[in-house]
Parts: sequence; C-alpha cells; structure tokens
Amino acid sequence: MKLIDGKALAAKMQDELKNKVDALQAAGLIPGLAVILVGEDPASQIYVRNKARQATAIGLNSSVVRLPEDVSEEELLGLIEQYNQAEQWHGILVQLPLPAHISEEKVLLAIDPEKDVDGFHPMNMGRLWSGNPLMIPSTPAGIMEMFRAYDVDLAGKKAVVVGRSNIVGKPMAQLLMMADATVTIAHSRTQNLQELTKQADILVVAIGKDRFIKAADVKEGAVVIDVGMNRDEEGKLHGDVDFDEVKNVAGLITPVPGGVGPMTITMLMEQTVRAAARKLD
Ligand SMILES: Nc1nc2c(c(=O)[nH]1)N[C@@H](CN(C=O)c1ccc(C(=O)N[C@@H](CCC(=O)O)C(=O)O)cc1)CN2
Ligand SMILES: [Mg+2]
Repeated sequence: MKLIDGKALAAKMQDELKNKVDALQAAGLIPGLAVILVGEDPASQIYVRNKARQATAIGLNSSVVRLPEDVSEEELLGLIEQYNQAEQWHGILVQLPLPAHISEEKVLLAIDPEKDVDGFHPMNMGRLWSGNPLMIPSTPAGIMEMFRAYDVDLAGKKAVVVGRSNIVGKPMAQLLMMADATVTIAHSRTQNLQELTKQADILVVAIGKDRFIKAADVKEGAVVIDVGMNRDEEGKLHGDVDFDEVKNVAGLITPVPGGVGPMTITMLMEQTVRAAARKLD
C-alpha cells in the first residue's frame, strides 16, 4: 500500500500558485476571492477561515463576509449581486450548507458563472457535463490532481463513485469519464453495492457514512479515494473508508484527514487564479 499525501501535494501546488500570482501581480492584476458565510456552523467557520488564510498566503486579495443565521434570502442575493458587479473580485463563493430558510438553488443561480469558483452554478455544471468546463468543483478537481501526481492511469479502467451529490459524486463521475475511465455511480439505494465496489480499479467514496467501506469491499491493488469526513463521539475524524482495514488491500489510498480535504481548498485557489488570469486574455 502507498499513501496519497494530499497535504504535501496541496503545499506543493500552493508554491506553484504563488509564482503564478506573482506573475499576474507584475502584470497589474491581483486575483480576488470573496467568501460569504451565513450562520455559525463551527465546521463552516473553520473552512472559511482556512480559505481566507490560504488566499492571503498565496498573495490573493480576500474578503470574508459573515452574515447572521437569520439573514434574509433577499439580503444575501443583494450582496452576491454587489460582488458580481465589482471588478476586483474574480471569485465568489457562498459556503455550504445554508440555513433552511434560504434556497441554495436560488443562491447558486445568483452567482455570476464567470466568478463561480466552486463550479456549482447550473451553467458550470452543464458545461462540465457537456465536456467544455469553465469552473470545476474543487473536491473532484483535487482528486484528479492526485491521480496525475501519482501517475494513476485512468483510461479504460473501471471506476466506481459511491455518492451522487452535486458537489462531489456527479462532477467526479464526469471528470473520470472525460479521462476515459468506465464509470459507475452508486449511492445509498444501490443494491449489491459490494459486487460493484469489488470490481473497481478506482474507488471514490463520498457518502458520509463512517468507515463504511471495508477490506472485503475492495479489489486487491485498487486506488481508493476517501472523501468522507465523519466525527466520532470523541471528536476524532474518520473517512467513509475503514482505513486500517482497507490499507492492506488497496494499492494507493488517501488518509482522512490529510487526503482529499487539503486539496479542496488549494484547488479553489487555483480556480480563482485562473478566473483572474482570464481577464488578461
Ligand atoms: N461552498 C462550498 N461549500 C462546501 C464545500 C465547497 O467546496 N464549497 N466543501 C465542503 C467543505 N469544505 C470546503 O468548503 C472543506 C472541507 C474539509 C476540508 C479539509 O481540509 N479537511 C481536513 C480535515 C479538517 C478537520 O479536521 O475538520 C482533511 O480532510 O484533512 C477542506 C474544505 C462543504 N461545503
Ligand atoms: Mg468542495
């Protein structure tokens, strides 16, 4: 078994990004990332803080707006419109999840697709599925970078994606398909899941079930990517994959923490730098 070190890969990419940002700065352009957080969700607060911190560290301008839990949908939409209009912000994102009284669909639709660095706007989802992506959701984009960095050959391989969310499962499946893998999307209602996962050369798991995938579910030598983040009673973080078991079967495997998570934020930075750089084209 070999470990895929997301933390180290993310750090390396941040260094490369810093150089790109320096070059843009020399051309008179400072990429800007605007992050909007609604409410007090503790995990979201940490992710947003880390996004702002990483943005600053690689030389971006960053803005964080924290809105109260009971902010109206109208007020949030108004703020997004202000950022859409402001030239110095090349990337805009609204941290998810949102409080129940706000429509996620309306909010994602309100973000200018050219600034939608999360890639969640239906226009960007549609562009990805039509094979002509503009913005790619950062978690699956980070996983594709891991495949590249670790020389994982995807063409013709059997890939199984467990999970069908808009932010991970669906875009992941499409990116794998674009890389010529043969892709199956499984989910919580899939029957005989083990039959499918056991055949996978590439197994990506994003279902939010603590240590759900066991050694018996995995093919010998498979590449196993764990997107899960589940906290136990003691506050310890576990993936959707039972790492201690599966590491003995997998050829390559991501840990949790330190695998997919760190790549997610760095890929967001990359999308922001790219969105800014397009202004020079
Ligand atoms: N607007 C968005 N909302 C959400 C996204 C997103 O991409 N855009 N993804 C997740 C949360 N997320 C980023 O926003 C995110 C989650 C986890 C990590 C990460 O680095 N995890 C660490 C462990 C951290 C811990 O100890 O809690 C790891 O896996 O090593 C980064 C980003 C949902 N919302
Ligand atoms: Mg993400």
